[in-house]
Amino acid sequence: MILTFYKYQGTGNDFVLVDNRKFTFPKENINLVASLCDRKFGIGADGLILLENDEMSDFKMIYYNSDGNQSSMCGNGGRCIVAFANFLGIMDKATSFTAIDGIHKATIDKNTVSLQMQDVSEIHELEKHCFLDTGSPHHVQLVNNLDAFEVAKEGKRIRYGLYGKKGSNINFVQKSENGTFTVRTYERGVENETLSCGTGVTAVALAMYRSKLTNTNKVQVKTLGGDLEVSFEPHGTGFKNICLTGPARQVFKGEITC
Ligand SMILES: N[C@H](CCC[C@H](N)C(=O)O)C(=O)O
Repeated sequence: MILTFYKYQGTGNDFVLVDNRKFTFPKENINLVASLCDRKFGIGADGLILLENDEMSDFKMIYYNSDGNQSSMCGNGGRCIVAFANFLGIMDKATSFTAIDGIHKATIDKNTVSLQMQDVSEIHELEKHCFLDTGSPHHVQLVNNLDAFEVAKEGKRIRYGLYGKKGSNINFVQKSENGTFTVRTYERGVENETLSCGTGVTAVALAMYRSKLTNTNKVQVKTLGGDLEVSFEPHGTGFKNICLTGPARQVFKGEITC
C-alpha cells in the first residue's frame, strides 16, 4: 500500500497527518502507526492524526500517540488538523470538527490557529501539584530552574508512580519575571518530553490562574517549541470558553510504501 502523508508541527509538537476520507488507512494496525512515528525507521512524529468525514461536523479527528495507541484529545494536533483541513479546502477561516472529547470550534488566520477546548469542570489542588483534564489528563507542578530540570526522568517517575497504567501527562512550570510561564511536558503515550503539549499548556494556564499566580484570563505560555496563548472564562468550579492559540505549519508531504 502506498500511503500519502503530510507532516505538520504546532510549536514543535509534530504529527503525521493522513486524509482518510476514503477509509484507506488500516486503523487497527498499532504497529504501523508506531513505525510511521518512529524517528529512526519511520517518518518520525509525536503522534499520527487521521482526518475523516463526519455527519455532525466538517470532519472527524482520530488521534494516535507515537506508541501506536489511540488516545485522548491532542491540542496541538487539533490546531494542526485545522490547518490541514484548510489546506485540503474543507474549510476556509472557521470550522467545527469532532474529536474524541466532542465538538471543537476553530478559526485559522494564515498560520495561526485558535482552537476552542472543552470546558473544564474542576481542578484538583493538592499539596505540591494540581491535576485536571483539558481533553487529556494533566499533572501540573511548579519547579525552580526549569532549564536544568530532568523532565524525562522525573516525568516518567511521576507518570508511572502516581498515575499507574492509565497514566497522565506531566507538566513542569516556572513563572518568568514578565508574568509569562514556561512549561516543559513529559507526554503519556510518547513516554518522553515533547517540545510542546497543547492540552498541557491549557492545563497550566488554568492551574496558574486558579493558584492566583496570574490574574489575567489571557495567559502567554512559552514551550521549548514556541509560544502559545490560552484564554478562558472562570465558570463555577471550573472554566469555559477556553481557547488555545498558536502556530501550526505543514512541514512536508510524502509517500511511503507500507
Ligand atoms: N499524549 C496525550 C495526548 C496528546 C496531547 C498533546 N500532544 C497535546 O498537544 O495536547 C495523552 O495521551 O494524554
